[in-house]
Amino acid sequence: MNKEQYIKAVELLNLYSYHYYVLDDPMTTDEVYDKLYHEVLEYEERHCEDILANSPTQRVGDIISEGFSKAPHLSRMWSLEDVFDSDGLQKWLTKTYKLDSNISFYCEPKYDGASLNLIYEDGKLSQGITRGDGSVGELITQNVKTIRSIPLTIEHKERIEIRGEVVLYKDEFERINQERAAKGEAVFANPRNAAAGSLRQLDSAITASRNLVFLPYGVGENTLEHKLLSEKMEYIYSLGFKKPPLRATCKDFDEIEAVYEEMNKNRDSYAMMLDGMVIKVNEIAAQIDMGYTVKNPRFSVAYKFPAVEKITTLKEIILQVGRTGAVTPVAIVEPTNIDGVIVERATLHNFDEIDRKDIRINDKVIILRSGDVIPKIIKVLTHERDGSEVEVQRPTNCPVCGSELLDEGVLLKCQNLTCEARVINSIIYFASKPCLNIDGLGNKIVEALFESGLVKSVIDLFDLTLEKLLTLEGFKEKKAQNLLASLEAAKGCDYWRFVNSLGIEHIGEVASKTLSARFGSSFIDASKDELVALEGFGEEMAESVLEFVRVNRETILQLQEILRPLEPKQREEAKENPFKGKSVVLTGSMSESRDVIKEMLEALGAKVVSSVSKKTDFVIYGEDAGSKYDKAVALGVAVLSEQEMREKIEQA
Ligand SMILES: NC(=O)c1ccc[n+]([C@@H]2O[C@H](COP(=O)([O-])OP(=O)(O)OC[C@H]3O[C@@H](n4cnc5c(N)ncnc54)[C@H](O)[C@@H]3O)[C@@H](O)[C@H]2O)c1
Ligand SMILES: [Zn+2]
Repeated sequence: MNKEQYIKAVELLNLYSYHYYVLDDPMTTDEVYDKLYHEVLEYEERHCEDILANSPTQRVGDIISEGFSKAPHLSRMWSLEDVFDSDGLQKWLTKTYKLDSNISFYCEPKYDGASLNLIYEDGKLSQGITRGDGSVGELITQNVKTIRSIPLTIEHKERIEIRGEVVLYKDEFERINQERAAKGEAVFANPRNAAAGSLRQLDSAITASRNLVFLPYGVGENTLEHKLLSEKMEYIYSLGFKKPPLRATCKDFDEIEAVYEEMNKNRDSYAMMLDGMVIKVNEIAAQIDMGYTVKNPRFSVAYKFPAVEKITTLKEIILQVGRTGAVTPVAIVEPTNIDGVIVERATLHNFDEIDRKDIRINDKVIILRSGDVIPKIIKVLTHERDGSEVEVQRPTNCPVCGSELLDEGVLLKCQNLTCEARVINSIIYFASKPCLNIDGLGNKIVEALFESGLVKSVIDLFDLTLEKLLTLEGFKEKKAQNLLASLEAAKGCDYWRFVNSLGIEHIGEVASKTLSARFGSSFIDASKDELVALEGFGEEMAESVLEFVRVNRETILQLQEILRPLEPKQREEAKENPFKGKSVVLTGSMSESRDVIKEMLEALGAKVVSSVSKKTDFVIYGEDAGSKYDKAVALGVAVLSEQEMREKIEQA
């Protein structure tokens, strides 16, 4: 890098920062930003005399936006130096040991969100301030008060600044984006931008609706006398703040590496996004001696995880037709390695989203893949266009059967009930786990059965014979016999499975259970009033059942004749126990699969539902419980750990 390139790079970094911090709409990935930042840093180390005052290395990165009044922090807020591999960590340790060799380390997650400073005076939350430029930030106390994991009062009476990160849990991020996509609104790029944007709303009601979570990571001004940071943090957690999903004190490189490995390995299972691990010198006296550079504390470092966002090229958009006929666009991208997984396709939500973002074939895009979340295109780099990009045409006809699509804006739908894609996908659904759970009917086999003409509807499945199956390529006697046995085993299933397998729109597993428990096979004669009266049912669901029965009555009866699902005996009165007749929500990971625990509770007469409301009796939580737990606490719903649940059952 020469001087001219250096000046350009500083300018570009500042432009990136403006989009990142002020607009909450990044122009590039952190990886690209960090790489350029480190090139700038290197240049500056060789040419101290050229360092520009506005270089991002000379100041804490946030830029304060207009709109909020400003407020000073009592003591400065800092940024963090970062390292990307064990080499970098080793170098940082060597440098730090030179300042003081008699130290240990406190390790905790680096949360990917927005930093926040809370000032408590006389035990009351008096101000919430964003980091801003480190000295002065935006005063957002009203918004901060809507965050339920921030106590409004604490036991500690002396003035204290508590610092932490405001994040959006991943499930909440998905929920908000799905809601926004369904309403035809722009979706957020990633949980970090969503959290930062939600925090800085001029209307607190919007902030309140986003279920933000605050995770403390340190203190500013304080009168605490703990000798170790780890003790200080335990004290902070004890005031009513959330603990990190993993924290550890380490004495050396090897121990730090081990915690890093563990945190990185488990990162997908945590409710919040992490972008690394922060390592801090644990001895407060040593921290004070080491002090700060212009930008960072010398006693801590961020050890980054591999990036989950990458830049790639959009090659093609293909259309998928689901069993309900909904047509969804899927992006095919230049294969890209993201944290060890090659990503080739990504969701695009819907065509409105494509129109809104003006996504074109050949565009450079940012793609996000994090754990079990489906890879998604979160951003089009329109500033990188070179003219070779091609606009995407909104389809008017079904890509599979050719019939005209119903275009409802957000929803594009093939209405042809005999459309091959719809039929194949409904057979796959029929056989899936929460339906009839028929082994050996995966996508490939269903497609082959359909194409051969042997199976054109779910009813045909039960006319299959050994001879017929053996005519199919790839079917040997054993495989054919297994499939026939699985089909046979589906007979006599629980009634709710039968209802669920019909694939009635808006009627999922819980509703199927409610419906069968109340009506059994006479659900096809239920009136609208009776349906609406069911717990958890609304107009739309009732209409959907009625309409489905109207169109498919014959098929339902025919299938019922074949499958002979068990009429739900009025569940034998479960003996008295604390869960009988109660509405229960499960969250977090438990010692057994949640399905097993759900069945156990159902056998006790509990009703296991998926979302928490005031009507919920218990929320039972496992490890890394997410927003459902918070919601329960906020609504005053009783929460039980898995262990406590088991104890209650045993005592009953
Ligand atoms: N994509 C872009 O265009 C773009 C632009 C600007 C900045 N960035 C990203 O932002 C980063 C720099 O920004 P930064 O100054 O906010 O620094 P940073 O995010 O690298 O680290 C400092 C911040 O980390 C947060 N943090 C989370 N957990 C923490 C913990 N346990 N202890 C202490 N702090 C914790 C705090 O909010 C703190 O202010 C860059 O690394 C870059 O990746 C990206
Ligand atoms: Zn079609």
